[in-house]
Amino acid sequence: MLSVSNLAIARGGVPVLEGLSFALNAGEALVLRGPNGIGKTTLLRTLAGLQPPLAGEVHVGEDVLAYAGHADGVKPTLSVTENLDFWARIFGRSEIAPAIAAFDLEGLTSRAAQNLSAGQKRRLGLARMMVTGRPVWMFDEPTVSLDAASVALFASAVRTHLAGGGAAVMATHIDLGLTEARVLDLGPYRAAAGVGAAEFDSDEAFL
Ligand SMILES: Nc1ncnc2c1ncn2[C@@H]1O[C@H](COP(=O)(O)OP(=O)(O)OP(=O)(O)O)[C@@H](O)[C@H]1O
Repeated sequence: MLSVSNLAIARGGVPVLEGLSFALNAGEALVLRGPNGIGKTTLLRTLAGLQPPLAGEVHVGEDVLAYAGHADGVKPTLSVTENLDFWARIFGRSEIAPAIAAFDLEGLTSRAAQNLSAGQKRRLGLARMMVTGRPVWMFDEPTVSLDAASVALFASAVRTHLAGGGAAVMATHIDLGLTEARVLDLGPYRAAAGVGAAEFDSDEAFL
């Protein structure tokens, strides 16, 4: 579903990771690990096509990925239902009920996103992935603001997605309880300092 070969990536013109190769098949989850600043977000942005690699290749089909970055990507004045409707329609779909149920949003459907708590808003942001219909979900620190019960909801949604033939890539510092996930420690791929490429700083707030 997704593979990278001998990938090198830079942020702000500075190489951060190099020599990365991995493949992700249907039903698999990959957890990206590494200390702050090592390049997890940069790797996800590169996989999502928001910035080009310095070297190497990303192989992924069209309309395969859905990316949830640091921002929740919700429209503050729209309700929970309206936000999910909006995202479903962006991806040419209409079904939102399973996402509402999976992220325990039933009691909040008519509330404006701006009036949700931080954790509720994060649950809505994560629920967006379910309405995309895309097979590969990518998350950057998905559990920020989530309590233990909500982390479990998230892990369960990912597990169901994997069981249905989907795949997931996640940058996270916490243990999600997804024992089936492979862990990719980015430490050994830290780039030697060098002359980098130009900066491509796309706006990731949208996703
Ligand atoms: N816009 C930018 N311009 C220059 N350098 C940047 C920019 N954004 C990030 N960096 C640097 O690129 C490196 C990789 O950052 P990145 O956000 O990918 O790391 P990360 O592993 O996701 O970190 P964290 O765990 O803190 O989220 C860091 O050293 C960071 O300071």
